[in-house]
Amino acid sequence: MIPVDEAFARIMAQKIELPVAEVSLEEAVGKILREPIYADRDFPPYHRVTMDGIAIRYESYLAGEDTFRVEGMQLAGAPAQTLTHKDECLEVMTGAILPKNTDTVIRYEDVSIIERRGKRYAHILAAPKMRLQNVHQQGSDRKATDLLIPEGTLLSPAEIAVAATVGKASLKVTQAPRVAIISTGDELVKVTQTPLPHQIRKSNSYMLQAAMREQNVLADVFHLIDDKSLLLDELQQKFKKYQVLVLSGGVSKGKADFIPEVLQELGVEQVFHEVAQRPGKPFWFGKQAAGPVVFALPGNPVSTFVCYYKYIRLWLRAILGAAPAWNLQAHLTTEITFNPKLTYFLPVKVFISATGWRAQPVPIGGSGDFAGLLAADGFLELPPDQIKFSPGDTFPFIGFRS
Ligand SMILES: Nc1nc2c(c(=O)[nH]1)N[C@H]1C(S)=C(S)[C@@H](COP(=O)(O)OP(=O)(O)OC[C@H]3O[C@@H](n4cnc5c(N)ncnc54)[C@H](O)[C@@H]3O)O[C@H]1N2
Ligand code: MOO
Ligand SMILES: [Mg+2]
Repeated sequence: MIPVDEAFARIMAQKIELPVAEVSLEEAVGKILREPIYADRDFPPYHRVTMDGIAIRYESYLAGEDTFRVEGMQLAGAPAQTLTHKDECLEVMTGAILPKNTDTVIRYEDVSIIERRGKRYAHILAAPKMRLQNVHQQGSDRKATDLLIPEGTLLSPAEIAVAATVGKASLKVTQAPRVAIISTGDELVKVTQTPLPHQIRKSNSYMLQAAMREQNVLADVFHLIDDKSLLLDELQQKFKKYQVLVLSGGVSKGKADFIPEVLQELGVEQVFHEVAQRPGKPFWFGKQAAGPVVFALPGNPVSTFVCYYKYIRLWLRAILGAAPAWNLQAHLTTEITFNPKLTYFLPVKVFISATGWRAQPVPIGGSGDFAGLLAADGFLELPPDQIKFSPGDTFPFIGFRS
């Protein structure tokens, strides 16, 4: 049995190379960028009018002019017009390029438009405060050729918008690994079946698939019964096609718990078996020399859950090339006593308060009570070298709600 930190380090040390794929901008959110994105033009690319109103020369106003004849109108999307007389103005709309020979925009609310003998005049009601008022100046946000998004960024809608504006219709991203989720167990039936009294419906594979989908990893799902020779055959087949196997069940001490021996017989080298944690102690992890990385998770649903969020999620993030996830900490709200010398993943609900995140323990009936997780947001990781955990103490929080 090894400590949690050691298990984590051994998992993170397993590297697999993932190729780069080109995907359309529409498909890129949630993926990891594998090319730097530069500004193709200044941001904004022209002096952009930010208020609907009139554009004047500030100097004319300073020279005492307060009523400007309207020469014409500059709409957004039209090439820049030129103000021909310095004491006149052009009407301008938000998003338009600032007309030539003008440098200041006054909002419609701050002028009164007067019609006189077929001509329009703008009389200033509120003095412009400065030159370039209501103008988003060319290059004030970013300059052409500036690095906008570094390689390795996890693409959020903010990055998608910036990629669109620089004309990237497709992006280079990390190609997700080929992952198989394999549940095992004779007691498990399909979600569409009515279980007999001694059976239950499969849920771990759905949970794992859903969790991976949130990371943009689309896994294939299989189920195998507890038959050793069948497990040997079927798993060997999977080794050819998949880079990562995530198994659930069959890793403890039961007479039908064949997974560790089957994997070893198939040449998967055991990196560890059993981690000093609850839940999830029987966790088995290994790697086949030229084959897949294998996570064999304990079958109890809450154990499967904890092992995914504590280890697999972060490992997938790392191999995909993303920056490490934020390390969230939360204050325990009530006293907890836990005697075994194991890291305890305590289900909690979290709240934000003036002093930071607070974690309220959620009562749960052991590692089989996955309905108990419906009231939780994640787990507080309580270290193994302590028995009493006091209110206000801070511990790492591992969340499963995005
Ligand atoms: N003598 C001992 N027995 C057990 C120990 C131990 O140390 N000594 N450890 C216990 C712990 S802790 C856990 S966790 C479980 C792990 O069991 P396995 O990985 O062998 O898993 P199974 O026996 O196949 O199943 C356990 C439990 O989980 C349910 N299960 C399994 N797969 C699914 C699924 N896909 N969807 C929903 N539920 C699933 C299964 O029906 C069992 O109830 O071992 C303890 N025993
Ligand atoms: O460690 Mo087991 O994961 O309690 O159910
Ligand atoms: Mg078992």
